[in-house]
Amino acid sequence: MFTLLSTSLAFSPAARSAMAGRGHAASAVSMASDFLIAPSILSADFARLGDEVTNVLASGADVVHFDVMDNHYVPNLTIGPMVCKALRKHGVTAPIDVHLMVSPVDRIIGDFAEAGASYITFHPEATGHIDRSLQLVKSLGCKSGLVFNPATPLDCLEYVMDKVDIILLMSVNPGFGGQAFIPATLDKLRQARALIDKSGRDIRLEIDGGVTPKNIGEIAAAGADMFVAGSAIFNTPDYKATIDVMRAELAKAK
Ligand SMILES: O=C(CO)[C@H](O)[C@H](O)COP(=O)(O)O
Repeated sequence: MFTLLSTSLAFSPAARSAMAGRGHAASAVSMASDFLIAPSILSADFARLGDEVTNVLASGADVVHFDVMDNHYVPNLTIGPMVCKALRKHGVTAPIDVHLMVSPVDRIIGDFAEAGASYITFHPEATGHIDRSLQLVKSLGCKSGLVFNPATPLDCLEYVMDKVDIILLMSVNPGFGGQAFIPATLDKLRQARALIDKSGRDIRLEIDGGVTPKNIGEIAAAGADMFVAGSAIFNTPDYKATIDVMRAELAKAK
């Protein structure tokens, strides 16, 4: 039988040691049904990243959204496992939600698990073997998920619903912060919410791209329960004030 362990031999030492039981991140993730606000550090000041993350968490954020871009799957280049590890070393204990915009995905998953990722999500078209990659994430003790671009159908979910802990819908084309929310995503959220309800599983429905205090209520009403916001938070002078407004809008949408 072609086991996950045998495939692991192709991975880095960090991946293999994580596979041997050192993955630690999932314990930090609560799958409660409350709304989660996940600032995307793509829009943070990278020169002061540790302080930016500490500040936004102290301002009421729940999760750190960590955008990984490879200048191959998307036309931009950002940060990798070393930065994730540095945030943990800086004292960040909140869940870190690693969104892989890289291809291929398997060889970097172990390094992120080792670095302290809590969630690891990837795009189905970025891996040759969706089911295997999901299993790999889970075997390392992290919550696993799939990310769907605005024009990517949700079809493959049918076959892996039992292996996803989170579904992330992109409401912009991935690669850059500060883009406008694509309205067709609202219908897609409703579609994803119906699939989750049908599955009976505790699966997060995350939205990413163009989320603002103005549209967050409508997005929640369409079914999202985890909200990535980069520019809407980091481009404001008072993170707490912005997050408070978002929470107030979410409370109205309940
Ligand atoms: O994944 C992303 C881009 O690929 C970002 O997380 C997303 O765009 C968030 O930024 P903003 O809230 O400014 O739209």
